[in-house]
Amino acid sequence: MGRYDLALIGFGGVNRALAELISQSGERLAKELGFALRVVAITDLRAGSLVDTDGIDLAPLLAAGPGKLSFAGPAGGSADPRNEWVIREVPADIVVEATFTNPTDGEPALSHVRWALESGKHVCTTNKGPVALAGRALKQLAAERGVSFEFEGSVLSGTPILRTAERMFAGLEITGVQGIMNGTSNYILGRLEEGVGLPAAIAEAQELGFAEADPTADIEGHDVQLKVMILANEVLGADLRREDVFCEGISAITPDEVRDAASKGLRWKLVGSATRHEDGSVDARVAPLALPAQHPLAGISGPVNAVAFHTDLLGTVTVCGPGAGRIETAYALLSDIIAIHRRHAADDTAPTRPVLQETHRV
Ligand SMILES: NC(=O)C1=CN([C@@H]2O[C@H](COP(=O)(O)OP(=O)(O)OC[C@H]3O[C@@H](n4cnc5c(N)ncnc54)[C@H](O)[C@@H]3O)[C@@H](O)[C@H]2O)C=CC1
Ligand SMILES: N[C@@H](CC=O)C(=O)O
Repeated sequence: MGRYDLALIGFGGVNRALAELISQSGERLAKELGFALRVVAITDLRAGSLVDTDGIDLAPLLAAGPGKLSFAGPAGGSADPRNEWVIREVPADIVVEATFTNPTDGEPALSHVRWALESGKHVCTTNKGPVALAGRALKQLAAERGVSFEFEGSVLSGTPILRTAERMFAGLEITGVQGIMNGTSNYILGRLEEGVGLPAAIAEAQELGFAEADPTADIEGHDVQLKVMILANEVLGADLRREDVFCEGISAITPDEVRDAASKGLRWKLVGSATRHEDGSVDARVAPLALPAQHPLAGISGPVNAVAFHTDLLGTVTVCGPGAGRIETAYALLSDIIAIHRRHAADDTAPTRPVLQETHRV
């Protein structure tokens, strides 16, 4: 049985949930998937870095509360997040990037991904910044280095929307996408309908692990803007920049408007869409819409998201599922690792190593 050694960059909700999955279900997964997973490095802005090429014992780290973790003490640990050194030098097979999404320039996650690919390591990420703002260049770099760059969790969390479109829609012409792509704003709109105030609804979404570190990106639509760019670029063959995508969030909608609309059978939703025209150009936008109850997106509630694909042969096909959540998004990373395994397992140059191979502390 082979094994993949992982370097986790960022140790917040999502990467901790992945570590929990490996720690609690690693043996079952290994039996089912045919490969083992081991974490050999973790870096985090607040906790510092920790490296053990024999495999980090995850249980004690997970027992410490998220805000209480420090890697300054243990052997192989340091108070600084030595991201570049860890990514380039620690002998990991896969770098798992789950730091904050930066909608402006994608940094520092963009550099994290680049360093990993340049070092010949596979990357999987839930971070929307690098994918939306530099996805094409990063895929090119990955191809040049013979490694994979996977990012299923960047749109609709663990719901496999990108792979569904790539693998199941072959032969269809997709002319547009429209959807609810932000769990936090959808959750908040539902709570406003129920009479909860905006600050309290935001705090709930943060507590539940749906919101961005800075929830402005959720409320003002920037998160959906990045997701629309990713979908348009991946599915419609576009090459959109952020300024190409009109963006308005939900901050101007008052609780009274939400409740008033509900009393008339309308539901406010933050909708992202992209349409391809006959000349090949793609228009994309993000804006709140008051949808009538019979609209397919009107019934999508809470952190659930949905994307409708408009196709030539099937008409509209809608994919619906969790759009946010720590565990759900960790599953997206697992699905990326499985995709890496399936793509490279038959390849002799693939870095998956026999479980018993000796490794050395760096
Ligand atoms: N939580 C969710 O439901 C989903 C999250 N995502 C994306 O996944 C990523 C991670 O999300 P969460 O874990 O929920 O966020 P989080 O805010 O809980 O965790 C991010 C972690 O990254 C660390 N970090 C930030 N900058 C860093 C740096 N320069 N070097 C090292 N560590 C750094 C922070 O200290 C924090 O522990 C984000 O980009 C988010 O947009 C994507 C889909 C769903
Ligand atoms: N904050 C985002 C997380 C997933 O991308 C959301 O709420 O959808």
